Amino acid sequence: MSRNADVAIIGAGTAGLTAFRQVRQITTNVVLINDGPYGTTCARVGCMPSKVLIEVAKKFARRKHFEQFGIQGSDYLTINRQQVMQHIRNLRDWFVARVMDSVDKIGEKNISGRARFIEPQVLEVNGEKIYAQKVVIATGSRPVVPPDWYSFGEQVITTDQFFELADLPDSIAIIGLGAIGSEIGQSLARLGVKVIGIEQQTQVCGLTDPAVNQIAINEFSQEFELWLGTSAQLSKTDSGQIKVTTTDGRSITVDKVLAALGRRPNIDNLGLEVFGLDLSQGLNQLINPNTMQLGDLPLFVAGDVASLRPILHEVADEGAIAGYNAARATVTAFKRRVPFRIAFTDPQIIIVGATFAELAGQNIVIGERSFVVQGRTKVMARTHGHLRIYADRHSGQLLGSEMMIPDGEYVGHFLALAMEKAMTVRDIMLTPFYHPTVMEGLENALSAIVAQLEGEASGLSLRKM
Ligand SMILES: Cc1cc2nc3c(=O)[nH]c(=O)nc-3n(C[C@H](O)[C@H](O)[C@H](O)COP(=O)(O)OP(=O)(O)OC[C@H]3O[C@@H](n4cnc5c(N)ncnc54)[C@H](O)[C@@H]3O)c2cc1C
Ligand SMILES: NC(=O)c1ccc[n+]([C@@H]2O[C@H](COP(=O)([O-])OP(=O)(O)OC[C@H]3O[C@@H](n4cnc5c(N)ncnc54)[C@H](O)[C@@H]3O)[C@@H](O)[C@H]2O)c1
Repeated sequence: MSRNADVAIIGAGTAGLTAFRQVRQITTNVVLINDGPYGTTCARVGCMPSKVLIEVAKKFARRKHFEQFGIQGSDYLTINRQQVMQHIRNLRDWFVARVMDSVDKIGEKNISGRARFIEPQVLEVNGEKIYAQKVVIATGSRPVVPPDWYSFGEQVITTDQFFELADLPDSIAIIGLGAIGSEIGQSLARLGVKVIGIEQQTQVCGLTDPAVNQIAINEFSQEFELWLGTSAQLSKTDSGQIKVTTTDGRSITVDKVLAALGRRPNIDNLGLEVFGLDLSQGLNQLINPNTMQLGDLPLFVAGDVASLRPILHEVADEGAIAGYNAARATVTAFKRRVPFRIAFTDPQIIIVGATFAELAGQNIVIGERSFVVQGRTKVMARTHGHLRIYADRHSGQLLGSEMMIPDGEYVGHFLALAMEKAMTVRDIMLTPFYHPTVMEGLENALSAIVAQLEGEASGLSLRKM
């Protein structure tokens, strides 16, 4: 059995489905091959169920402020953990069903099975050969789990299993405090789980600015125990619990461990060896991030498997670029968006544009603002957080920002657009800043930069007519 295709797409996640939509605009001779459960990582076990957990935990945590608002009786509020997990699954199912609507429309062009190259431009799926002019590899990633941790069975879980839990454990060690560990760790602590967060670095959530990182550590420490700069080993206790021992000599016994150590690309068993590629530096080193082409091969790589920017809007962009190029005779380069990451902790952690670390050695000015004493956060009883913005000292152009602030997602989007438009701090200050808003804190940080660039008597932030 065999068939020919102009384009074969491997993987029906967000990247693969976006690529499919692009290719379909040019040719109907396309196949989409997916192994394993449909519904995308984002909807099934990623962005969406984790955001539901965070939302519930955030709502429950607000009860601690009710008394000061004059809202009484918050001591009587309790959490039904099984119902929380069921609620997450109910919404998860709704998100997955929406994805499945678009998958179902693909019909016979959609093949369920594991794809593998047997020759360049020849894939094998379920014993069938597919001769493809071009191939988009969009096979995603999977959680990193040290091999010896599998022996702990269901006591060591990843986000692939977490949302299936019928109930929450009484105690959990979260190992790795990137976005996954920080978001889930804080949420579980808020739902009454005893959480210990362990991170081998001294930074959390990818923050590189020491001032903002310290704020994040302080915030998390108020809600759960943190062990930073150390990595963990696991062993079983006589009572069947897990003993977590760290390289700096500390130990704790917990019911479960969440491995949140990062994710690795799904490239094994794809048969990439038929191309004779040198993968020793990683597949991502061979991918052009503007065309998503792999070297000069008729192959395009998109999404988490590319390990370039493994977050959803970037994954979708990569799928669109890969699909666009795979369907055409010539390859077009596309400018990527301003880097932008949000961790949905509370307050949210945002990194937008160049990071503090990336700007090391450059001539920058920094504007900053604490949100501990700020009108809007005082009104909201959310007096937490810190914002730092970086601008070029010579041109005044905004270069980047790291922050942990309430409702930071909106500030982050606003700054991303300003950077996309290569705006200076002066340009940005021409926007109205409404009172009283969180955005006024940004205005203060921008003013601090203007004062450094132009002196304290820097005039009005209005254009002369
Ligand atoms: C817990 C968690 C929370 C997250 N939260 C956010 C968030 O809030 N915001 C955000 O922007 N990002 C978030 N992300 C990241 C985001 O979910 C991913 O970047 C995105 O879903 C990756 O999409 P993808 O298409 O690359 O991969 P996937 O959706 O994983 O799709 C890959 C598909 O390829 C299939 N496949 C693999 N190998 C083969 C093969 N050989 N043959 C055929 N098919 C194959 C897989 O089974 C899968 O169906 C989160 C991720 C996780 C895990
Ligand atoms: N809000 C969001 O956008 C969001 C939310 C969740 C996940 N994601 C994406 O999902 C992917 C995976 O997230 P993640 O948080 O697992 O990955 P990550 O790579 O961001 O973080 C993993 C962390 O684990 C630490 N670590 C690794 N090995 C360790 C060890 N042995 N002991 C202690 N610490 C160890 C690393 O230092 C790192 O800080 C990322 O690409 C992330 O962007 C995004």
